[in-house]
Amino acid sequence: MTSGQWRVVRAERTAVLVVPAGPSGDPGDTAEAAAEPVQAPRADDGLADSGDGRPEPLRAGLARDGLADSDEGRTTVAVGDLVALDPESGLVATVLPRRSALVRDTAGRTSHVQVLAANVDVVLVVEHLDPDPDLGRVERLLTLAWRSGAQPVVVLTKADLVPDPHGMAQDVAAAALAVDVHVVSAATGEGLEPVRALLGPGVTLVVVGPSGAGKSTLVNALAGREIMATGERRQDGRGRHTTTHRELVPLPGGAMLIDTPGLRAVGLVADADALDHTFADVAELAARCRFADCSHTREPGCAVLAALDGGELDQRRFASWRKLEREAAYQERRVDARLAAAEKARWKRITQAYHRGQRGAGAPRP
Ligand SMILES: Nc1nc2c(ncn2[C@@H]2O[C@H](COP(=O)(O)OP(=O)(O)OP(=O)(O)O)[C@@H](O)[C@H]2O)c(=O)[nH]1
Ligand SMILES: [Zn+2]
Repeated sequence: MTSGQWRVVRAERTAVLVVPAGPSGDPGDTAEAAAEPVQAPRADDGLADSGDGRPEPLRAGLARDGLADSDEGRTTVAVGDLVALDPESGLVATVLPRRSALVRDTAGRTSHVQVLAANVDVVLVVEHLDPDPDLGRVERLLTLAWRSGAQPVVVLTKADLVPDPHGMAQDVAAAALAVDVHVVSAATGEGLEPVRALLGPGVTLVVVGPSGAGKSTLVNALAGREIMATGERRQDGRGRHTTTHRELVPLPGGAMLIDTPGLRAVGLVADADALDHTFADVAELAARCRFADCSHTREPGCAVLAALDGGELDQRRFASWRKLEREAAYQERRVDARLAAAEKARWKRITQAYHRGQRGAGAPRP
């Protein structure tokens, strides 16, 4: 460690502690704590070399509370973060502002978001063509991606297993507005080039999608080597549940992949702004309803109902939007409740401090 000089490096890996699944049984509920050490690449530009000429990672400790300073107060270091190391202690001192962040709303009464991956450019939403793609799931994952601030791209896998992959892709594209949809087969190599073209130098991507969609197979095909264990190899059947860390993996060409077990089983809670992105068509219709607070159930002058009647908006898409919208509203109320509780606690502390001061001084303060 060169002393006396601040260095900015990228958090390449944060050790996480995995505990047994929560009451819901969802492995995404596992409590994960960023524990020492955080590893970061040694390069001063904060970027890891691609390929095998990788520099030895630099290990940097965290402060006792496991957090670092940021614009938004003390925060957990996430994979992909740019962090400044304190020249004196060598500890991670500051997390630089994130240009994007993939977040998950953690379960439980304390409704906090957890950053799964920071400074991501591209979110590859991977869905299989066989069995049939689940459009609702694609919409959900696109919402997660839009919320992060990164660009989503849909990749439909297993094209070799269906007779008309491109016809199916059209249906998916109708549910993925303003998003490129690629059709690939890892088995034949079909369609991989346009996906590979996304992986420019310095581009950070994450891959999301259901188990068995072919995420690992796709990434390995892109990388030209095995960097993610695929379903076939994971004989113990425990796979992602036993992954104990998140990693930034260099790909050929200088792109980086963030692989996190949390992303594979992500419990996304929708977010209102991101929903307007995913469902721009529905949002546009809703803006034309006669009443600003239209519930699109029976109001006169409802543009959404009219579009459903006229067949311009399909029932499936409307139902999918409705479901995610309810989730977003519920989540918003939880966040509000948490903020209200925090505010109440703050005032309680202030009042208590005031009373203590009064007892001490014997007279009220101004
Ligand atoms: N025929 C065919 N099979 C594929 C293709 N892509 C993946 N598979 C197979 O699908 C299975 C699941 O692939 P994985 O890459 O492990 O899926 P995954 O999305 O990483 O799954 P998790 O790690 O559980 O999240 C494996 O048996 C792959 O060989 C493809 O393009 N064509
Ligand atoms: Zn309406």
